Amino acid sequence: MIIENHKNLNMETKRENVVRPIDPANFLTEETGSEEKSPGCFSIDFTVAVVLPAGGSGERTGLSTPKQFCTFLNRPLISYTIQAFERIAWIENIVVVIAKDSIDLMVNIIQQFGHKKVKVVLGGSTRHRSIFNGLQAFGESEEESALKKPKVVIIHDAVRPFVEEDFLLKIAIAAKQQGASGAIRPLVSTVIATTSEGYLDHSLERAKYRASEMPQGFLYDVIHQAYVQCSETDFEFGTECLHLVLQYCGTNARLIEGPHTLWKVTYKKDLLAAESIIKETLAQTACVVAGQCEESSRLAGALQKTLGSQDMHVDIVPTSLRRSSAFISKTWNFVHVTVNTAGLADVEELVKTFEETAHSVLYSVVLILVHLDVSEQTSASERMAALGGIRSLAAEAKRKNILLYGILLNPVKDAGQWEEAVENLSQIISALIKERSPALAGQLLWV
Ligand SMILES: Nc1ccn([C@@H]2O[C@H](COP(=O)(O)OP(=O)(O)OP(=O)(O)O)[C@@H](O)[C@H]2O)c(=O)n1
Ligand SMILES: O=C(CO)[C@H](O)[C@H](O)COP(=O)(O)O
Repeated sequence: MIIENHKNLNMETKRENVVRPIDPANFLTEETGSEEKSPGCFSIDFTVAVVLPAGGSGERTGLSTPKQFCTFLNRPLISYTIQAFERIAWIENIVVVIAKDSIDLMVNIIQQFGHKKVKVVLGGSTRHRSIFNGLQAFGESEEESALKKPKVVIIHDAVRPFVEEDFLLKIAIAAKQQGASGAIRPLVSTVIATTSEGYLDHSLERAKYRASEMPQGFLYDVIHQAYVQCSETDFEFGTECLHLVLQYCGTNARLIEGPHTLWKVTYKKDLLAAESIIKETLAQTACVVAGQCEESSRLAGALQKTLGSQDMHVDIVPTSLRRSSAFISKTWNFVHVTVNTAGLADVEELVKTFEETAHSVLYSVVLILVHLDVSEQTSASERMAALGGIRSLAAEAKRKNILLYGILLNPVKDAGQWEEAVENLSQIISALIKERSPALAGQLLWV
C-alpha cells in the first residue's frame, strides 16, 4: 500500500548504532546466499559527492503528495534513494534539493531514518535550477556552511531509488577521466517527430538512439561552469545536464549502459512497482529460529526445504543464538519455531533485540511464531489459549515496525499429512513475508 502523506511517519526510532545490512536497492543483482558485497570494499582516490534533485511536485502521478515523499513499507521514497548512496563509504556528502514547503518534512525524514551524510538545500522552479542550487552548496570552504568541493559530483534524481554501488563506481571513474558520464538504456519505444497538425513527420531509427537516464557524473568544475554559463532558456526548458556540459564546456560525456532498475518513478504505477521490487527483494531470505528437540529440528529442516523451493534462502539458527547480531543483520524475516511450550517470552525477547539493534528502522521486520503442540493431552482450545497473548505483543511490536504473526500447527502422525501440513505452512509463511501486511499483525492462523 502506498501512503500519500507523511502523517504515519511516527514510529519510534533509534538513530544511534543503526545496523546497516544489505539494502535492497543495492543487492538486487546479488545472488542470495552468496557472499555479501561489503559496502566500502571499493576504494577511490578522489572525492565524490552527490546532488539529489527532489524539489519537484510530481504532477504526473496525479497525487497531491510529491512522489518523493510518498511512503511504502512505512518509509518515504526519498529515504530509499538516500540510503542507496549513504551506505557507500566513498561518497562523502549528499545534497538533497527540496522545495520550500517540504523542508520541515525532509528534516523529519532525515531524523527519523537516521540519515547522516545529508545536507538540505532549497529547490528552484525547474529541475535545472534545483540542480544548480544543489551544486552551489559546495564551495572553497571560506563559508562555514559550505561543503568541501568534491572532485566529482554525481547527480541523480531522488525518484530513482534502485541504484547500485558498482554502477555508481563506473559513473564516478568515467566522470573523473572524461569530465562527464551518464547512464543510458535502450529505447523501449520508437521516437517519432510529429507535425503541428498531429501527423507523422518522421521517425528515428531506434537502434541508433538511447534513453538518457540517471545517475550522471561530472568533474565538479565542469558542471558548475556549464550552469554558470547556461541561458535562461536552458534553465527553464532544458532536461539534460550532459547537453549543458557539451554545449558550454565542450565535454563529450562517456555513456554507460545501466540496469533497467534505474528507471524514474514518474506515474502512480511506478510507485507500486517500486514497492513490489522492495518487497520481493526483502523476501529473498529468512531465518528459522528453532530449539534442539527432535520435533523442532524436523520442522525447521522441512521449512528450510520447502521455503527454499520457493526461492527463499533460509538459515536455521538455534534458539540459544537468537540474540546474536551476526544472524539478525542478514535478514528482515524470522520464523520462530516452538514445540509444546508457546514461547511467547522468547518472542518478546526477539522483539526487544530488534529494537535494541535498531533493526526495524529502515525496513519492517516480519516475525512469525510457529507453534506445534505434540502433547496428546492438550485440547485445540487450550493450544489456542496458550498463544492468546500474541495479540497484545503484536500491537506493541507493530509500533516498532515489527510485524508479528502466529501460526498454530496441528500435530499429525501420518507422513503424507505431515508433508501437506508443512507445504501449507510454508505457503502461509511465504505469503506473510511477501505481503508484510500490518493489518494481519497479531492474527493467529491455524494449519
Ligand atoms: N523544480 C524541480 C523539478 C523537479 N525536480 C526533481 O527532478 C527529478 C526528476 O524530475 P521529474 O520526474 O520530472 O519530477 P517532477 O517534476 O516532480 O514530476 P512532474 O514532472 O510529473 O511534475 C525529481 O526528483 C524532482 O523532484 C527538482 O528538484 N526541482
Ligand atoms: O533523464 C533525465 C536526464 O537525462 C532526467 O531524469 C529527466 O530529464 C528528467 O526530466 P523530466 O523532469 O522531464 O522527467
